[in-house]
Amino acid sequence: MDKVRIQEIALEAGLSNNELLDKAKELGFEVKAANSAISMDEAGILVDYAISGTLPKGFKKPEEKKPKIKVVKKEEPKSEEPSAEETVETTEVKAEVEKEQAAPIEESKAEEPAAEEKQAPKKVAKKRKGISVVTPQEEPAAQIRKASEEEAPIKKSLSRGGIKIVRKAKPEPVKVAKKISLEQTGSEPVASKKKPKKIAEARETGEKLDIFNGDISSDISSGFGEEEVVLLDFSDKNIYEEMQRQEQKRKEEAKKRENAGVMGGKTKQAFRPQQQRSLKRGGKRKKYVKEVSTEVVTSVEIPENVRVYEFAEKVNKSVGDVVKVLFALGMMVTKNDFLSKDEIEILAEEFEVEVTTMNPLDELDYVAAYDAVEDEQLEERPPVITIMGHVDHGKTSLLDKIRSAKVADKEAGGITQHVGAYQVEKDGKKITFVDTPGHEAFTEMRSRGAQATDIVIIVVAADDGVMPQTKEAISHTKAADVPMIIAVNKMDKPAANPDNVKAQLAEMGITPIDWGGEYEFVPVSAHTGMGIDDLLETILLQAEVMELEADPTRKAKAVVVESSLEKGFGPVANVIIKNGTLRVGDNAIVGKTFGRIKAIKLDDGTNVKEIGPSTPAAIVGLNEVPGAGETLIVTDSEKEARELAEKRAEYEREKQLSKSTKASLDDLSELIAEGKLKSLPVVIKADVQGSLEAIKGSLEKLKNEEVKVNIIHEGVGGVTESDVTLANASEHSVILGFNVRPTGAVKNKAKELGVEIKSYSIIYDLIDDVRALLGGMMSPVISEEVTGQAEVRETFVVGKIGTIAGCKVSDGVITRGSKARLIRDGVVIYESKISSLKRFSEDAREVKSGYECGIMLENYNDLKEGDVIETFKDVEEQAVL
Ligand SMILES: Nc1nc2c(ncn2[C@@H]2O[C@H](COP(=O)(O)OP(=O)(O)OP(=O)(O)O)[C@@H](O)[C@H]2O)c(=O)[nH]1
Repeated sequence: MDKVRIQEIALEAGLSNNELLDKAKELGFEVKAANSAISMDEAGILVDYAISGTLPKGFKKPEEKKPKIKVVKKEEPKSEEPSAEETVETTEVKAEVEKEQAAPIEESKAEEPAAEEKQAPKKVAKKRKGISVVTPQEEPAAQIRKASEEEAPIKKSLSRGGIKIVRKAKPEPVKVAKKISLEQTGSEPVASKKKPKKIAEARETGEKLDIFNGDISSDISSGFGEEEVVLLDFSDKNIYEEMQRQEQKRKEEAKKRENAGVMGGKTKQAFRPQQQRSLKRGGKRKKYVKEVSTEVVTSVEIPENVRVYEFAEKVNKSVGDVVKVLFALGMMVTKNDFLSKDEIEILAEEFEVEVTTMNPLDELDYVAAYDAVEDEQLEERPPVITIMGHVDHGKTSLLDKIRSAKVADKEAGGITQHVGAYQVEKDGKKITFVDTPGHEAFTEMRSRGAQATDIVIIVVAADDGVMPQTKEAISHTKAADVPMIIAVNKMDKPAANPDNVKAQLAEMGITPIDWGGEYEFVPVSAHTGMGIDDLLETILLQAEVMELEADPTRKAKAVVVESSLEKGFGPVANVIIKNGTLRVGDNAIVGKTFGRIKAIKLDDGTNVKEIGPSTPAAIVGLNEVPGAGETLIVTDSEKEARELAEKRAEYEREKQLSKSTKASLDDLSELIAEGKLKSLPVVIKADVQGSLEAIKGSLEKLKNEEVKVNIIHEGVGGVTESDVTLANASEHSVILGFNVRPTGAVKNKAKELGVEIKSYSIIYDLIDDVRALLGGMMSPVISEEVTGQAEVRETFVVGKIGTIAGCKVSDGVITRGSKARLIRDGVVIYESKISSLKRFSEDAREVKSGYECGIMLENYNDLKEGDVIETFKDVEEQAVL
């Protein structure tokens, strides 16, 4: 994988295979045909030579072929001191070495060789198994190094101590940008998920990465000061194919232009014999060339979501030009892909065009259009209240008390699962209550609730005080910039301590009015009804201050707080009117759905013909179940609503499509990582939209770098046969049902296909189960356990065998074959394993603490008195999320 074929280099460098082959032969590289492979270093030198005719200083074209390099080891000339100062400059490790490095010893201890070399410079390195060493005199590449060294600036960098192994990044199937760290030898992660630094930087700066046109040869051969070198991984099939396509296209365009005499014929042809031939052959070809306007565009106005080809047209460039620029930065796009903001910025800079973006959604933003029209007949409207607070602090009970209806009793686990909205009257004035549940799984819903809300009631149980979700609720309220009233509940309880609640909240900056702050604290009891009137009065007072108004003469604008699919009714949306009046027969749009309002049902079950501002109601007539939190606007006609909804749906679909087809190279490498990453495909079915959103939100958060939930389908309603079929199509997937249960036929099908349907009535149970499932799928965490330590008392060098360390086991047990590290002065200098363990002259399987023994370390002989040999083993533990 460290090698690259001539044809691949030719493609990248934009040269012909033969041309490059000739150059490679001139340089004495071992190549026969276009598919011959050379090393990345050689590739760098070759491209440089082929393009600019330059060679790295000191490089001499060899007269005869030299043997293949295994390892190039170069020592600081004349620095004979056998001390740690001795410097070994560069080691080029080839495939065999890499293979060897796959062994635990070398892989886990990237820095080890350096330390080892410091201690036992030349001899040890030469003895290392599997690495053959070629001295500088025997090896041309080494000559390059030597000659380079003579160059003052390079010499400076070279003469720094330490060994620097140039190791190619380990082969990664699709990862394109290889990162070769010259400094941190071998410490490269096996499958680095990090974005290649240079590409990431280039993205940020908009700087184009010049892969081969730049002086890459010098980067590789002498750029020891460089942190890393980023190269294209030609081994990736997709990229290779993409490059081939682009190259093919480029060639065709070039040919067309040449045929039409657009390009400077002779020089070009003389320079590129291949093209000359194709020109001869191409005699019959059409002389037609697409007229390319030469007009230079300096400023354009484009939609925010523009496709590659649209952008190209706007800036008067070819699609290929646009693709190329992004490709060079590691972003792979096709002509139909949408460009991101960053990409547009990069392109604008590259093409020196001033780009102004406009949002096409502006045209589709029906809410903004509604808001742009001024209200003319403003009237006071009821406040919309959301109750939030910690679990079990009494939200539902309070709302029940206010409405004098019991809801909490009916719910599974006593937990409120849905978002409901109701209206009550106090002193002839109406107040609308949105009931939002109080657990973090509903955070999303809660924040949506806050958006539709004028005032938030934070319920705090007087006997329990401020709890985590109280704080969360406060944060959400603050973020939404909504005023809040604190209801100190459960005042009937003997343990009630309202002052404690006040103190705790005051600490958070929520100071009660009677303590000189600005927050109303109302002591209440949902059980006895104590303080409820006060609470309602406080709400009305606050509303008055806020001067909440709406224009009932306008067409309606409403917020969807919950939606569901109901038997006999179809999609039902629970809405609260924000402005205007909603009437039966109105046409409306809600996000991507639309419809004609067939019925309006109030919270007490009555059907009405129309409802005004702040009124909650269930509406029937939409074509699909709208999303919770979306805004409904009444349109002039059904056609208008339909067209708008369809356009919005199409827009979103395209964006989604673009998202799924478009992948930058970085994304690709991440995708690979995610390919390794095990994911749990799930189908989620829930009774109402609100719960679905909450489950989705929570499941999406349940991931780490390794495991994630992949929602393959989601929907409101029961589990269907088609859900089962879908789940069956994805390996290891499950169907998660919330408040839905499979019916007979579905159950049978699931049984037949072996698809698991898990039903829940409490969201937390569902989430906990998934968390457990994911935990089981995660690779075990491998940690280390030290098994023993032995001190080296003396050493014996035994002929060809090597050095035996006479040790005393100071701790634990030393076992033959176990992993071991050599510690000198507290520093780990080598990692290997116990290759031989003897008690007196006998082989021993293990030696316990307090006993003496002879130890040999595999591939390591520079053992010294006072060293400590530590043995260890890897322990696997099941990871938890
Ligand atoms: N003594 C007393 N108990 C109360 C009061 N308010 C609520 N409770 C009890 O506290 C428990 C939780 O009340 P809920 O109304 O379900 O609390 P919640 O905040 O809606 O709970 P979730 O919906 O689970 O978030 C129930 O057992 C109630 O009976 C009160 O004022 N006094």
